[in-house]
Amino acid sequence: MALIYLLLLPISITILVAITVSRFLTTSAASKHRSPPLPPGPKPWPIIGNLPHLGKQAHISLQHFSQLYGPLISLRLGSQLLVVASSTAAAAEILRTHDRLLSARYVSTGLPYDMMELDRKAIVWASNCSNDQWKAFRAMFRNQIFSTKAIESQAAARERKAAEMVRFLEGKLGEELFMAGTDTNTTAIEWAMTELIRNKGAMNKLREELNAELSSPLERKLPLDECVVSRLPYLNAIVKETLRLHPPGPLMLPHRASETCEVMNFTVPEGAKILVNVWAISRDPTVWEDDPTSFKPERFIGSKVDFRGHDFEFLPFGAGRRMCPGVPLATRQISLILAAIVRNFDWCLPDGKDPAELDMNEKFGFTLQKEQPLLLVPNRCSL
Ligand code: HEM
Repeated sequence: MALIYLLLLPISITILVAITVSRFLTTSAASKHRSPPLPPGPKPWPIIGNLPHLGKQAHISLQHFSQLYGPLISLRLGSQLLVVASSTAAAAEILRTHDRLLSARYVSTGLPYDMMELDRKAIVWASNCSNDQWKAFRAMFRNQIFSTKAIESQAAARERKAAEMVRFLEGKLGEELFMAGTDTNTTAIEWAMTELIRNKGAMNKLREELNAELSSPLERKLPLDECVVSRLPYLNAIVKETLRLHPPGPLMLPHRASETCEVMNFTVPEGAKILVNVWAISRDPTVWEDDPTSFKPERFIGSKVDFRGHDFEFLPFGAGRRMCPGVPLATRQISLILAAIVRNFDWCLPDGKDPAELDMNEKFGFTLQKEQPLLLVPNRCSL
């Protein structure tokens, strides 16, 4: 009997050791392959998910949730998973580090278009950005439509249009005019004028700059020179500050994860819809330390921060491969129109209304418009 024990003991010890080692190997392999959790976020309701949490001002609700749960959060919109980045670091992870996997476009199935057609014909909604069609579109924008040469060759046409607008406004002196629009450029101009009316100091400084550079008696008779306008430092700072406080696309356009990937130690699963809360990032007090919610164009004077997609604290046009290709056109148009309307007219609110009482509420939609459209009266310029 004792002999049998002696014989079996080493065998049972070997089996025990083998079981322990194999368990250890299995658990460590499992923990190695266990994916990190989804980003945190508010608890979803059954079926509808977090839809009721978003409210009418989704950019503000999402900012609020990022303050509670962190810079990368996730929510459920019905069955769709939504991941939102709300800090400079989270935006850089999405738009730079994981740009290749997170730059497909999320296209809502509710759009009243044939998806296949949309994919082939509209670059904005091209669901995939690794195919030749999308690359060809981008190359056409870069090398032809928005190349420096093309943009400069169309300058005269834009200058003529700006001069036509000034003549039109001269016929409307003293009348109340709506300064509203729904596209990205007009939205930016409406917010810039709103801020300039409220900030007399900035308006005067801009007028001084325009007078110094462009208002000799001869120049006043000529259309504005777009090239000169696009180099005016204070005007440039005003355009940047407007796009910082009032980015026309507050959540950019929705991206989609074409593959599962790990971002900031969280899993972003394939198919997730991804937003970057540009609005929240450009008001983040840890980045914009000097009174982030106030209109202060001076913060951009002497600063290298730009909207070309390298500074992740300031992303009105996005960054990475899906970044807006229209930047050169948009910035020239906005600067030219602002320069034309400020150089040629004194603007005031109707009925002697106090600019401090201007309604600054936003209306969240495809672009972030003023809830109450801006009403202004053009007067003959006193300078
Ligand atoms: C103030 C004016 C504008 C702003 C703030 C703006 C902003 C943006 C933003 C945030 C995106 C999405 C980027 C992304 O998905 O990562 C975008 C995409 C785009 N923008 Fe703009 N944009 C402006 C003007 C323009 C203009 C004037 C044009 C052309 C005439 C234009 C053409 C496009 C196109 C084609 C895309 C889609 C690019 C793609 O999906 O590959 N944008 N824009």
